[in-house]
Amino acid sequence: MQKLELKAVSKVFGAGTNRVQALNDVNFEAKAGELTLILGPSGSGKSTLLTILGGLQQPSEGQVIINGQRFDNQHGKAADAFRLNHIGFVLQSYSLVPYLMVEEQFRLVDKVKKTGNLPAQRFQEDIDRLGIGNLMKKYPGELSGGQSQRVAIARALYANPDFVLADEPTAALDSKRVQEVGQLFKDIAEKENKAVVVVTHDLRLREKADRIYQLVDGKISLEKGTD
Ligand SMILES: Nc1ncnc2c1ncn2[C@@H]1O[C@H](COP(=O)(O)OP(=O)(O)OP(=O)(O)O)[C@@H](O)[C@H]1O
Repeated sequence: MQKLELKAVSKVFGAGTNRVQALNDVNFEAKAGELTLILGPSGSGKSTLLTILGGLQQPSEGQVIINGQRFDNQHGKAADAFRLNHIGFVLQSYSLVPYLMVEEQFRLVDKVKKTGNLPAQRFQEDIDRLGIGNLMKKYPGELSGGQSQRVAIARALYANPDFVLADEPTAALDSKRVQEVGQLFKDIAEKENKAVVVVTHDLRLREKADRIYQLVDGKISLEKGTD
């Protein structure tokens, strides 16, 4: 079973009077087949948790375990290849390439990750559900925040990752789109047996979640789901 775990993870930035403890002894798990939400106010440590989970930064203490194996102490090509092939990020910055049209953003994925991406017909379903079919010839600078967000989601899903890690993926969306994107994440988790982790302060996603954590001042508690 595909599983992401944090065991006793702490993260400290800075030292002395600049010291910030972003995460404090966090235990967490996200399993295939489930949509997991991490809710919490601004500054509570949500982005820090998500980036540590995906290996984009290291914990100060504790372990990141993916499918039963330590991941936080892996570096270099093996860790990069694992991320590329198994983890899909939707980051707050959207990270779309400014000089590529939307359709070229997906072709770029083909260049970087040559195999295992979604077949065209299956990807078209995501494009339709995200309502971005009419944006293919546009550049990121011509997109609204919500459109950019939906393209970034599509790009992450196109690579067909086992783990989808999304940071505030609905922040720029209206209520109808929030429901649609929430349902898409839920379907991807449940029907395609992926572990989908969404960090958010958008309470509108709650009803879709199988598992909910609350993060407050770097401390986590499980609100819905079982240990
Ligand atoms: N690279 C960094 N250097 C120093 N402090 C940092 C760094 N990254 C995060 N922090 C601090 O850690 C704490 C948690 O930040 P984080 O971005 O994880 O919170 P968040 O819950 O995602 O917030 P938001 O919802 O506003 O994005 C904050 O006090 C933040 O200022």
